[in-house]
Amino acid sequence: MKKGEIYEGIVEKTEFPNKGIVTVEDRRVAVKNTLPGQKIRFRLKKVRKGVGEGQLLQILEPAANEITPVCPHFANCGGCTWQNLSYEDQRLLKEGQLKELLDGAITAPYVFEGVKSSPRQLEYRNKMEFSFGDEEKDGPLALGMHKRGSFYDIVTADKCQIVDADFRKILCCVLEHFEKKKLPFYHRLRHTGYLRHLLVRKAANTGEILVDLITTTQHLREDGSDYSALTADQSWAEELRALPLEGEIVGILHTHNDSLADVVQNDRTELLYGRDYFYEELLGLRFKISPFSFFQTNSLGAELLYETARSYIGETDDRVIFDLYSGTGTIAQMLAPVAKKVVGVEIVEEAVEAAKVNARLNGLSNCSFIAGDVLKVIDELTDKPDLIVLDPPRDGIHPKALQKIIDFGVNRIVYISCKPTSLVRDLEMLQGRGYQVEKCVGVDMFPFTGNVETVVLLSKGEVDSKKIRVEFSLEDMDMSEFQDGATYPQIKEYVLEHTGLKVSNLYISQIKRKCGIGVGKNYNLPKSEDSRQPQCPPEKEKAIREAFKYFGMI
Ligand SMILES: C[S@@+](CC[C@H](N)C(=O)[O-])C[C@H]1O[C@@H](n2cnc3c(N)ncnc32)[C@H](O)[C@@H]1O
Repeated sequence: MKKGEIYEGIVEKTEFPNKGIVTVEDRRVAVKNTLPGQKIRFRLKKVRKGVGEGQLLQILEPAANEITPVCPHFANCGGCTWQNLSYEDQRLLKEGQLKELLDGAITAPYVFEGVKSSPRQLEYRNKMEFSFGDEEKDGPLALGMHKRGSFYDIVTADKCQIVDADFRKILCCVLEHFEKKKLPFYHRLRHTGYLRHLLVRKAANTGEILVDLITTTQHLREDGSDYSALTADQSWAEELRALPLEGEIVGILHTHNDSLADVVQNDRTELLYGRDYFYEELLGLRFKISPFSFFQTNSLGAELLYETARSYIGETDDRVIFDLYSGTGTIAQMLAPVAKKVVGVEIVEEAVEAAKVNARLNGLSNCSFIAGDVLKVIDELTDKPDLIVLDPPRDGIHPKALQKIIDFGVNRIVYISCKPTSLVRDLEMLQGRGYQVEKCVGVDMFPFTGNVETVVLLSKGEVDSKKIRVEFSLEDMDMSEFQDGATYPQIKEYVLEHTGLKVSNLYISQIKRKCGIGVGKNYNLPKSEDSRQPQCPPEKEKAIREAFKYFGMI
């Protein structure tokens, strides 16, 4: 096989995340956005020893079980991956992928309980971050999701099926308003323009809605004309309030964000109407949620997830439980009524404050929340846990933090994960240190996408963990995902995704040195004093620094 050449083949199976596997000339190639059974044409992008990488050019023949997509945007929109499969077929596909991955990582017999269906399969999302842009170069203003495979083009998601009618009405109202005003959208490469995102959050159980418009603070067009008079007019908020909705708008916000990264983040937020938080109710508890706090995006799915985790934890009476990576304290509060004490640890201070308020609201006096990085806070905890619940972010748990968690020596750990590949990496370490996987189950929180939540029950096996600790040392482990906060590929991916710029290892190492972040002594330094190396241009330096910030490296 040759890089750049075009090949044809039939997709045999899919693997996380969203990779179809094709065998051509005895070589396995992963091609994104394909389904088992499809005959495809692809270009070979990367030749690798194990699995190469191909870029889909055309679907020549559909899979036998393909259906007409439920959503009219599917052909163009990058939001969903599997609109062309029935829900049951999506669930089965996830189940197969998850089982294969777990079977490959779990070393002793365990029970795999399949993947539970999302209680709601359409209109399930309680949060959307719509982006402003245009559908094609110099086209009319668009508001919605990134076009499939495109960093710049946006598809107006006015008929999106994974959110409910209120989201669609809000989107159309805001788009219409700004189309009339002719305000420029923020251009991700040039870093000019005004309109960036529209964040909509709606609680499934209370119907409360929070809307946040995210813009830059720029007021000049590229031709030099001033549009500050237009941005001063906030009548879009009035128009939103007049909309006939099923739910109720309880807060309208305007966030100013001049950062290079293409993410919804908070530099300064103005409250234009109501309050800057909303309430959701899950399993009979009430939660106050602020615009930037983590909250599961599928409320009814979250109830199923937490009930599942609760059943995995088993007996909790008189036990002290640690809820690590606790967000707004949902799991801690679910467990508090049936435990002696629950301690939550969460890095986002705003979420910890909300968790404390939530615990008071729910009349719970036996849970406490601590703000900080689990890796550090864990050393300061005075309680000794009997049980631990782990619900880390997508990249999983820092090995050094996991080591400290294991050192507590509790009999049962429940690990909730939203990324199976980082889960299996952490399971390897847990098993190596004497834990045994008892059972696992998937919970589908994200219909129409390839993602799935997994709940795992681990118990302390017979192995003497002290002995094993001598044989495994952190130095022997693959720490690359965590060294200096992020790997080079992660930084590159982040920069590309958020700015459209491609950066080299050389540039990253140059900026690392500038920021005083450890780089191998001679890594990427010129071979001799007079050899000339290209220097990272300012625009790329800015983008790399944004990535360092995002990964907590500076
Ligand atoms: C998947 S969420 C789980 C939140 C919560 N359990 C829930 O279900 O709503 C992961 C949480 O971990 C937090 N987090 C990320 N890195 C962390 C760290 N190093 N230490 C503590 N919390 C962290 C995130 O802010 C986020 O709230």
